Amino acid sequence: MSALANHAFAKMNGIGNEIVVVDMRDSASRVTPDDARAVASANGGVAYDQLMVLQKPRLAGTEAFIRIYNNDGSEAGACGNGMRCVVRRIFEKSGQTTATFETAAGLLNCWQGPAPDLYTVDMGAPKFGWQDIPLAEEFRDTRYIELQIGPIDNPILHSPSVVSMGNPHAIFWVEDVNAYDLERFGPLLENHPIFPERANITLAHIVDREHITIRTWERGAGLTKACGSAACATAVAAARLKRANRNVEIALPGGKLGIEWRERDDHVLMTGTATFEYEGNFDPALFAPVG
Ligand SMILES: N[C@@H](CCC[C@H](N)C(=O)O)C(=O)O
Repeated sequence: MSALANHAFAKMNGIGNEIVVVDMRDSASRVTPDDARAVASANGGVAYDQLMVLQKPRLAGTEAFIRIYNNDGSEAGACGNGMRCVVRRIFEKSGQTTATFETAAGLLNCWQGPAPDLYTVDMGAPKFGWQDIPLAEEFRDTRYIELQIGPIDNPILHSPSVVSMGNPHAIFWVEDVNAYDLERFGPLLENHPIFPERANITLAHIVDREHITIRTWERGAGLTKACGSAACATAVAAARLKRANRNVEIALPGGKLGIEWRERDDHVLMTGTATFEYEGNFDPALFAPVG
């Protein structure tokens, strides 16, 4: 039986990004991809984009090691919106206002502020090298790469910027983010052979040097109302192209995020709200073997 059977969870969202938080710091068990898919089951499960599982800290000075699961059971190195939900949950229980967490992508410093309902996550430094993203072949300049879909002489989407924010992102620059069938093109691009670990696919429109609008098809989760790491990746990619400032507001279908690409240490700070919806315990029937 899964370690998640009867376990407590909190259903939250980060500006519409559907998040489930599970605190397993008292257990040595590991959530399997099957467990993660079972939680998302349409039959009595909890619909989510990411499942944030807190495990015992591995490093002194950190609150937890966090495993991040997409609803297809795959694991991700980063989830900005999920981190704000974890931070709110932990801070409300402990009274803390700052904390450091570890994920597969490294250490994340988090704090409450600059207003009481806002949480900021230091998402670390972006990576631009083709092997870091990763891409399947060498591109010396990842501000734009050769990739397109649609007719060769009249592509529908082309020349994305690519960035790793602890997870792979491709950003296609467009005039209207709602003018494309992202549910159709998202899966094709997510699974394109140029991305050996798949990729999160974002459509981005630069409104002015301080405002960008995006929509994202998430690797392993599909169309979401918000993707925090995509907002960070977009802000950084726009600044790299000298088309935006290092401090921008990103509008997503579910709400807004403030993103600052800090000059002094190259780190990306993401600020936004986190919303608690309800809590419960997982129904053990979700994890019962089939047949
Ligand atoms: N929703 C997230 C990103 C989740 C991970 C992503 N689907 C991946 O597999 O890389 C966010 O807010 O950053």
